[in-house]
Amino acid sequence: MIKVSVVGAKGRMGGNVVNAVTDADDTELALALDAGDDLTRITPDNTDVVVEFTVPSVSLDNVLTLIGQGVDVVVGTTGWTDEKLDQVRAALAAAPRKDQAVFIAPNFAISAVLTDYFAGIAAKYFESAEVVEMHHPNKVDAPSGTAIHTAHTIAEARKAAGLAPVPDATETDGGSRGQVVDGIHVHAVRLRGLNAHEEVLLGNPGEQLVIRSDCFDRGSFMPGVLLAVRNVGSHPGLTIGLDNFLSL
Ligand SMILES: NC(=O)C1=CN([C@@H]2O[C@H](COP(=O)(O)OP(=O)(O)OC[C@H]3O[C@@H](n4cnc5c(N)ncnc54)[C@H](O)[C@@H]3O)[C@@H](O)[C@H]2O)C=CC1
Ligand SMILES: O=C(O)C1=N[C@H](C(=O)O)C[C@H](O)C1
Repeated sequence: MIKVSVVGAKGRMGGNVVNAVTDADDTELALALDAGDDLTRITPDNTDVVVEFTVPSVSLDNVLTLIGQGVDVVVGTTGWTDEKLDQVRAALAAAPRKDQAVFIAPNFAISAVLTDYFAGIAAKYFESAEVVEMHHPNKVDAPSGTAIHTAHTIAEARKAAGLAPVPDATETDGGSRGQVVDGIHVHAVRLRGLNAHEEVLLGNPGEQLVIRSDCFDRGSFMPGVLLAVRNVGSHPGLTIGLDNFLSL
């Protein structure tokens, strides 16, 4: 059995992870912690893998503490920058165990992972590309971590193919053209009734390709979380993206 502790256990995602870990045949719940709890209660004696779903402002500190505790960590929280990732790599280099692992996924849902993957394949064939993400109004960050990741995926594919910047003759913009991430416009919608959705729009003269993921329920993330829990230990160091554990 894999002993799993959950940090952010009282949250929307953390609560689902507690149930998924309890229900799966090969995992068991160790500790379920949330804001105000002492993370140093988590040790290799009681925990093999920690799943961290909290808020972007605290996630780095939590991950650094957990690395120091000598356990592997699966992270779903958003807000990761290159600078923060470098801090994780440095902490892993000085970790108590040589083969310690941290896995971060912008999105654990297969539909979202494939949307990102297909966007990377399609991007070089299209002159225009934009990303629209749509979420529940309780989400604290915008644009979504997934949309930022997808924008980078598209941008890298365009650069590799030697494409020019996306065409855009906008002269006045009060913010309606979205946030530009790596040259790609990203738009964020917050709407009651939605959960987590992303559309990649790719355009050429006379045609459009739309790639869309709809996660109607947080259960959609749980198979990916469990896949990461099962695989993190065999990938020492920092790994980013569920595609690393899928045969794409
Ligand atoms: N990678 C993925 O597939 C997904 C990622 N997310 C991301 O996961 C994060 C959490 O999302 P939700 O569960 O919807 O948020 P939420 O607000 O429902 O839950 C966050 C939880 O973290 C707790 N928390 C805050 N500070 C803490 C601390 N210092 N230590 C421990 N716990 C602390 C809060 O009390 C709360 O229970 C967000 O960044 C969200 O974007 C959400 C869905 C899927
Ligand atoms: O906050 C959410 O709900 C989600 N957050 C992640 C993100 O920001 O990409 C993943 C998913 O979109 C749900």
